[in-house]
Amino acid sequence: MLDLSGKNALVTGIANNRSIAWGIAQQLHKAGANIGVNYLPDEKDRYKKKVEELVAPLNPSLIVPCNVQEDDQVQAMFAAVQEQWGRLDILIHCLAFAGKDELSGEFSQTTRQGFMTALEISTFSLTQLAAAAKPLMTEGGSIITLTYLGGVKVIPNYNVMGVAKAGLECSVRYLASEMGPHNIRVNAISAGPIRTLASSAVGGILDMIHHVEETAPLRRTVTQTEVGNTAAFLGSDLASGITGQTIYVDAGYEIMGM
Ligand SMILES: NC(=O)c1ccc[n+]([C@@H]2O[C@H](COP(=O)([O-])OP(=O)(O)OC[C@H]3O[C@@H](n4cnc5c(N)ncnc54)[C@H](O)[C@@H]3O)[C@@H](O)[C@H]2O)c1
Repeated sequence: MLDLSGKNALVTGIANNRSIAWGIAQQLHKAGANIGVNYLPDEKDRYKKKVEELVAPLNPSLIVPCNVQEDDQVQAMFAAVQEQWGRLDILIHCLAFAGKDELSGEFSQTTRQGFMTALEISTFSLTQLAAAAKPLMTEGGSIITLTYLGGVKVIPNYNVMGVAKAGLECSVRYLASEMGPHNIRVNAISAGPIRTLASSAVGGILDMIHHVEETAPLRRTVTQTEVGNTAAFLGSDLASGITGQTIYVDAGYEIMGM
């Protein structure tokens, strides 16, 4: 049986009730995990209140601000984990960013700054968070990130985010190799397209979703809950033999040639 009771899970990347991270947090909670979350701080703290209200039913024992572009905030988040929990079992990396200008038009027009920002937030942050999590995963652990098919195949307008996801999937393999001897597993879930704040920035996202609904073997796209169920499985001992993998949760779309 899938049982996460007694496990401490830090879920990053909840912005609102459409966030994939929200679907994941709910399923981890349902399986019995103790939940902590972050929110992205800004001057007006727009996300703080929204995230606090949203996650309240999960009784989170940790709600911390963390912008991954700020090293001190990352350190403070994991210091809070150490202080309050002593040990971390599951880390969910569910965040990404690229400027809207970079997510439509010609890939060759990607700017240096746009490229660096996308790769810093969407790719490097996994390594950054994994490094901070490693010493806290004293009884082994599971690190899970979110990727998309655009990192493997060309998807219109996904552009620099495709490069970021390719780097992310490769990072999963290197991190899995390094951390395996500590019984820390690192995997990616490649989710089908879902309407969220981040995906709405990708030009033509609705066409992409309709195409998947017409083409995927299951003739639909997936829900945040389905992604959350896979994350709960990967976070559990049922997945104890799986590491370094990219698991597709996409209604089967990835297998189709036409
Ligand atoms: N929605 C999809 O179709 C889809 C498909 C496959 C993979 N994904 C991936 O799922 C993950 C979650 O995205 P989502 O679609 O749920 O959208 P979302 O907008 O709900 O989540 C993105 C999160 O990234 C956070 N974030 C952005 N910049 C940050 C920073 N500097 N520091 C800390 N957090 C930051 C935002 O606050 C937000 O919570 C992303 O990695 C995305 O690429 C999404």
